Amino acid sequence: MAIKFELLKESKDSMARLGKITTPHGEIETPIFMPVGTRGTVKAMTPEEVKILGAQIILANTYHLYLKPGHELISEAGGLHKFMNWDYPILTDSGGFQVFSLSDLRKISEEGVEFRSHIDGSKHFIGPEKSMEIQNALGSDIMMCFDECTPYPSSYEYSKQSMEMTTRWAKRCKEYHKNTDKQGLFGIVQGGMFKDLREQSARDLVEMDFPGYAVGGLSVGEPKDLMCDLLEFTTPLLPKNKPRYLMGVGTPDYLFEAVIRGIDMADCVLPTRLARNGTVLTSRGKLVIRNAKYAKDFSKLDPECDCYACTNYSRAYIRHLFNVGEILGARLTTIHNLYFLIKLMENIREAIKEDRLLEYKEEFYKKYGYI
Ligand SMILES: CNc1nc2c(CC[C@H]3O[C@@H](OC)[C@H](O)[C@@H]3OC)c3nc(N)[nH]c(=O)c3cc2[nH]1
Ligand SMILES: [Zn+2]
Repeated sequence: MAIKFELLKESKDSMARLGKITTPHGEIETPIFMPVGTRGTVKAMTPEEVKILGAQIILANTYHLYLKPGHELISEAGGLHKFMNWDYPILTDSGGFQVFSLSDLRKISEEGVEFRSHIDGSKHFIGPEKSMEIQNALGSDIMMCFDECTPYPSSYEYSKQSMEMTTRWAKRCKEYHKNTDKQGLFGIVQGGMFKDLREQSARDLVEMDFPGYAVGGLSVGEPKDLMCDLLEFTTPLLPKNKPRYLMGVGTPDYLFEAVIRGIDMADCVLPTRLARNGTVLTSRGKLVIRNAKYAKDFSKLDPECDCYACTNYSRAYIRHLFNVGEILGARLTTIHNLYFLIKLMENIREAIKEDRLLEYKEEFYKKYGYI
């Protein structure tokens, strides 16, 4: 069964839209924030907790799962859904980004990338076909084409040849996928920070007719206004009736800016990574729970939140847990941070429905301290 996208509403005062994605493991309302479960787990959470928090789809990572425990083992276990006991949609990245950001001694060629594992230094190769083989073995509902996330900054020449190789790799991924019953392969637009290259990449990928498209090569350290400008230029080049996924974006302000520019899906390790370090996202900005000022603060993490952590525990208690290194501390801040972003996207969907997204953004920014 293929990936289907229904465009339910388009905003009048921005490119924001409401949609619904149908996958073999269920439906996803967009715009959506997708929690990251890189190694087959959303860190510190059980799948039941992730579901109760309102997550509709989670991400996993081809590079990590290929290295450990190996995609063949997961395939023998019945696929990733079964292995990790998550019976809802899963999206897997293609491994390209992690090869470049995690491993060293990489050699890139037309065939693919040779690299050494960041775990034990063993030599490996992943190319378009290998990435498809791994993702098929994992059985994810949405798979990403094998691409090169062009580093930032890169010259025009490097960005051009990198984008053109990503396009050739996309063709090979599409080719490989043809012989499988899976239909959830998304193309990834590259082109660095250059509009003409972004346009070329988008046109070539749309020509290949994917069920969805990601905007890659962003959230790689470029200035926010540059990302917004490139996004504003790129999303209109993508088909209206297909989902658009901005990779690696997840702080509240970026989520608003992405949705307003026509993005339907976003992912980020930030909320869970920040949570484990004791940084809490609240309606009034970030809060570092270890701070001494919370020692006797018996109020909840976020006055406006009704999550399990905010309902049952105080800042003082959670600070105590972090101070003595108790695991429950990271679990409670993770529950809260995930709920905060999932709830934010729910509120954004409501605001689009009621044609008041820009007002909601202003209101949120003022309280959060962005303005
Ligand atoms: C953080 N900024 C950022 N992340 C990015 C990722 C990883 C997301 C993936 O990596 C993990 O999070 C780091 C998540 O697991 C996610 O999985 C889909 C990208 N992946 C690919 N294939 N191509 C890109 O151009 C790309 C750009 C990114 N920019
Ligand atoms: Zn909360």
